[in-house]
Amino acid sequence: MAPNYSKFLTRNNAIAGCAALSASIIFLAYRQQKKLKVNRKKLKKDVEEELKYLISEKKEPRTKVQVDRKLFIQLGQLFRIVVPGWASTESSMFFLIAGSLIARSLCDLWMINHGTKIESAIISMDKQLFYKRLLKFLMTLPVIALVNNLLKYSIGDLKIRLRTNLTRRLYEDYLKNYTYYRISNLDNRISNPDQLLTTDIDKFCEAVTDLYCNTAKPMLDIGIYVYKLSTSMGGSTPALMLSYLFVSGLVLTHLRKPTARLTAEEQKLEGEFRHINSRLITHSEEVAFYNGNLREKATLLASYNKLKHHLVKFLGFKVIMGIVDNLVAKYFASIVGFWAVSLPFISGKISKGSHGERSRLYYTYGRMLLKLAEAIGRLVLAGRDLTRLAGFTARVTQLRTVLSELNDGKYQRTMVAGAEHLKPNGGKLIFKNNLIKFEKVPLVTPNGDILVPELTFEITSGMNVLVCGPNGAGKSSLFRILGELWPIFGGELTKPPRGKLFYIPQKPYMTLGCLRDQLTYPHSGSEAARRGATDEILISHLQRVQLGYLLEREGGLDAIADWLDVLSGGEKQRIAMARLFYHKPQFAILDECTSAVSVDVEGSMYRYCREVGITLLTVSHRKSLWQHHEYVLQLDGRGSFSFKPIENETEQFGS
Ligand SMILES: Nc1ncnc2c1ncn2[C@@H]1O[C@H](COP(=O)(O)OP(=O)(O)OP(=O)(O)O)[C@@H](O)[C@H]1O
Repeated sequence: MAPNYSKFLTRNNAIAGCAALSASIIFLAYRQQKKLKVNRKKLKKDVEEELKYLISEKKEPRTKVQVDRKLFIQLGQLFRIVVPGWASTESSMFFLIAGSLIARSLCDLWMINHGTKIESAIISMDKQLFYKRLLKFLMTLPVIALVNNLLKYSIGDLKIRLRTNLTRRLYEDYLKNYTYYRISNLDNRISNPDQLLTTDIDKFCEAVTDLYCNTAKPMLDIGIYVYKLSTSMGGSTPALMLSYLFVSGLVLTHLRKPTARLTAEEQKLEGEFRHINSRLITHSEEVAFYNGNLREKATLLASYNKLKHHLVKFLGFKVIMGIVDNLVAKYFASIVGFWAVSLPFISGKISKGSHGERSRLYYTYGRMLLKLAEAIGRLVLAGRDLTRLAGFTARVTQLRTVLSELNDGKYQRTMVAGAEHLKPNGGKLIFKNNLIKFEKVPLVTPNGDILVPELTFEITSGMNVLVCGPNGAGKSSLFRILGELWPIFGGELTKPPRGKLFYIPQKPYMTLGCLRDQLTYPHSGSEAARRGATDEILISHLQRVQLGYLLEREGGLDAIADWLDVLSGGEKQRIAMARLFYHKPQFAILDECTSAVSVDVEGSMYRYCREVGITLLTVSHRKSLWQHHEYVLQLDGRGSFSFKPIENETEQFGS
């Protein structure tokens, strides 16, 4: 007999079953969710680990960035750059803005007054008066629009002028004495000078103009109302308001302290993110050949996440500060305003007169006091702009300091252990034509790593020298010292002035411009013409390096192209040789710069250099080049060196 289940199918049991089923579904869903959460957490942790690996997380000492005496000193220094003097156009623009702000206040007042008059004409049903007032309103509107936009124009123009002055001054320092090289190759205080020179300068100038506009008008209002109120009501009521301004200003400035540091940090992270983006653009070909898309995406996102994390933290801080700002600068200021208005009434100072008279007095003084409270609130809020400005001021000042120290030959860098005693620029530099002489000059990297303790040799014009040695022995470092890019840590170096020594790297630089500019770089086409380089001479140099076909292919010396992309590696090297023929220096350093050029072309280039008297210092692993040199400087990579004439048996050294 079949079991009878119907007795279990009661309503209660059905409910209990459904409940149990739902509970198990919820439990399973919860477990799944938890598992997902754990997985997500693990993934996040893995990504964070990866980020640490991709972007070095050096703990930097926290620099103090806040509104204090130091800020005002720094601002004063920057101000002397952006506003050259009282009689300058920049200071006139400051006055023009002040004038426009006053004019705008008057326009606002007129609009309110006239609007009320139009309304009263409507209420009193006076058609004639209504049309008359409306017409007057219409005719005045263009003036108001003009005033509003004059203010906008003067603010915008001032910002551009400030930025121009600051940019010009910083570029003067940045492009003096190879500072642009040293800032990223010797010093390690600033990692993104590009961000500082573009965005930070712009934001600094914007913060200056914002601060000026947001303080000038409230200060003007405060001056007017304090004067009016103290002449009519006595000094105690405005004094109360001013005390509130002072105390609330102090409290808010203290609470806002982190803003300056957070702003500076934000700019730094923006710079880092931008730098990683431009790295990918610069090396896109190499990355594409490696198919490194995923890896580069991880690096980019890592940098972005770091920035995002900071932005979210900063946003939270801004919101909390916004609440405090609203309370202190808006609402509490109005409460203090009401209290100040009430004082002369409640204390009985104004008890004479009818109710109507007291009402009139209240409206006159009360409104003024509330306006004063509003202006005080706005001034207190402008403190926010000041803390933001503190962040940008700190960044721009740091850039100025680093640039000026680098120009003086000082740099800051983590030195290798035991190198702390080494003094950059401890050696002596002497300029003399047709001679390169190292006398006990140590070969030291910028972080104090000693490659050769003492180098001594002498090269005179006409003595071609081959420089050999294993990888990392210091061949390029020797030229960096010779080219004055790296400091001399000791001894005495005699060399021709910088312009008479030419350096050609393995990947020569191509400038923006036409083909002629490539041949005469860093001279411009017109400068080259002034120096007597006719097109015929330049074309003969091109033909000497067997690049005559470029004239046909690209459309002559005036053809403009992105030469870094258009030319092959060997073509770039040959352009660099033609450039050397144009400049005809006393000495030329060729750092593996003919590696992509065929041996026969290379031979004719060397012969031409000898013909025109260019003495060559060559780094090369090619045996074919030995015949063009008389001496060999051999670095062994373990700190020793030898300098001797090339003889047949010298070949056994190889490189
Ligand atoms: N800017 C720098 N800061 C610190 N150390 C550096 C710097 N540039 C190079 N070095 C180090 O100095 C050493 C010598 O480098 P250098 O470029 O002079 O070698 P090289 O002899 O030209 O080698 P290669 O044949 O590989 O080109 C290397 O160990 C290198 O890591």
